[in-house]
Amino acid sequence: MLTRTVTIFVSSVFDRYYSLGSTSHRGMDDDLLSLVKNTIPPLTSKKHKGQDGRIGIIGGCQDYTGAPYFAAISALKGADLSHVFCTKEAAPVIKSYSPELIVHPVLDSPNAVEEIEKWLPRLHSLVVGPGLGREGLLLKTVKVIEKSKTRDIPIVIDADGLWLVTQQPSVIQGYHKGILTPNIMEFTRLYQALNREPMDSSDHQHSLMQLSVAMGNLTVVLKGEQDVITDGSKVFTCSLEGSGRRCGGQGDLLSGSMGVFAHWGALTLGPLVVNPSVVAAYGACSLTRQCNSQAFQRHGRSTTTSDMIQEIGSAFKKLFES
Ligand SMILES: NC(=O)C1=CN([C@@H]2O[C@H](COP(=O)(O)OP(=O)(O)OC[C@H]3O[C@@H](n4cnc5c(N)ncnc54)[C@H](O)[C@@H]3O)[C@@H](O)[C@H]2O)[C@@H](O)CC1
Ligand SMILES: Nc1ncnc2c1ncn2[C@@H]1O[C@H](COP(=O)(O)OP(=O)(O)OP(=O)(O)O)[C@@H](O)[C@H]1O
Ligand SMILES: [Mg+2]
Repeated sequence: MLTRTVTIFVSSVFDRYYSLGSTSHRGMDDDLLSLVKNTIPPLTSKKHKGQDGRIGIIGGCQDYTGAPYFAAISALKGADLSHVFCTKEAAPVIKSYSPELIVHPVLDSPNAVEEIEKWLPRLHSLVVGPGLGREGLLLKTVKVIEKSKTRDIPIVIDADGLWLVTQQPSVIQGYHKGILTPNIMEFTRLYQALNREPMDSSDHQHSLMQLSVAMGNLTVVLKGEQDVITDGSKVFTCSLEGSGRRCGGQGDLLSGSMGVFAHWGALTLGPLVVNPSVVAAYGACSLTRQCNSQAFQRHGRSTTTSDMIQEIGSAFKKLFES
């Protein structure tokens, strides 16, 4: 019943948007926020652990242990379980950050793909790339992504996962539940890998549409002063007030929370009416920017991603539960 209600609601929202060409930004923001709200599963005593989401993060190496932690704990603040698949060296470090995370030290083991594949039936979505690093593990990650696509689960690819996509676009090209979340550097590298002519840096929206279409209408989020979101058919922007603070790790909070919204959206939104990945992207961008704004009000220039993660609860409440 819920799916049917949401579908009717969604089609009316998007009919209005598409019929008007591009409604006012404010109107579209409100509509998209309403769509996000409609994907959030109610908390009831009738559910069991895991039912509201089991998210897998692929990443974590000697150099980077913070990024997978930021992504995994951000996911856990919405879902029920958060798994990190990282290298043996990174595992004790990430485990030491939080007992809430389930950390698998398998990424650099000889049978890494089989080790991760065992868990795929129990995961609702994947976030590939935070702290993955750019050596050695990438080939295994390709195989994990291939196996995950056969399970038809949402796959968010960020950070060094995007480095992998730049090398081998076919790994995710055309996968309708794939979402790429590049910053401007990663976007420029991706664009150049997919397009022969140089990117027109004066028109990012057009270049973003081109990239999405070249990637088989994948949902792509170009993070920046405004987050620009497209699946190649329409462009949406999230310009919720953040702050001028650009500490490292904010993109990891975004990708982790996106893994949860992508699972929730895939459950409730029919693909024919609106792309659940676009709605999920809008939800995660809004949440990240709201966390940044709230943390900056408290901590100013000293704001860190850890401060932002502490704001997830109240930011979520303000955006989606009020
Ligand atoms: N604490 C941690 O463990 C963190 C690890 N991280 C990981 O570090 C790895 C590399 O990520 P990076 O974002 O550094 O790599 P990128 O290749 O995206 O960026 C390289 C450098 O480009 C510069 N840059 C970024 N955005 C820019 C912009 N808009 N304009 C101009 N220059 C810009 C920054 O100095 C950045 O270090 C990833 O695996 C990522 O997940 C980062 O997420 C940050 C936090
Ligand atoms: N100039 C800006 N003004 C406001 N918000 C911004 C700006 N640039 C990025 N953001 C926001 O910061 C968040 C992270 O974007 P960023 O470009 O830092 O990602 P990233 O480089 O992948 O981060 P990470 O350090 O985790 O890798 C996004 O929510 C984005 O909306
Ligand atoms: Mg990043």
